[in-house]
Amino acid sequence: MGWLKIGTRKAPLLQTEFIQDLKASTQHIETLSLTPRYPSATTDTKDKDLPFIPATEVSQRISAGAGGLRMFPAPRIVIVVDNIVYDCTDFISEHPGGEQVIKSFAGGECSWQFWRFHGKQDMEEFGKPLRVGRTEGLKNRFQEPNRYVGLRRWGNDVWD
Ligand code: HEM
Repeated sequence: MGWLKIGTRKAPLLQTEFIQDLKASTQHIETLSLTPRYPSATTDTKDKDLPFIPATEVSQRISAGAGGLRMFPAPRIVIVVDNIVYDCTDFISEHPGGEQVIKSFAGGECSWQFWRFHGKQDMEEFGKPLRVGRTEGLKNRFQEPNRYVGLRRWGNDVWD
């Protein structure tokens, strides 16, 4: 039997060598799962130059890890406002409106809800650094109620 070469098999590795081997591979996995697939763009990047992220990927919360390895999922808390994708994962703990409200829109379109509570200045100052891409085709799960209260416009009239 040619495949069975008695005496050619190497001696088993010492146990310490196995342990070192395991450590190295664990570190590797952690690095992969912590790396966001779409990193934040610099604030001088124009919206049109942001990478395009398909709507399906946004709604799955960009669940693939670095390099698209789906066995290392790293879901991000992303929301979409006016077709721009914001990664709020590291921001939610500082969000003045609380974590829960952003989490409830994770992977979804929430433009009108966003503009009900924020002005352009909030977006420029706090939203812009969170941009990771642009997308198209995501629909808001909720219909926007009437924006007028009596004769007064409600919301962003400061800058409109
Ligand atoms: C890009 C993501 C977001 C950023 C950068 C952001 C930023 C901010 C900032 C800066 C404030 C303080 C505003 C102020 O004090 O004048 C705020 C408050 C608030 N935000 Fe957001 N926000 C984001 C997403 C959202 C979303 C998706 C909602 C859901 C509707 C939301 C709801 C609120 C609420 C309810 C408040 C409190 C408003 C108040 O106390 O008057 N935010 N946010």
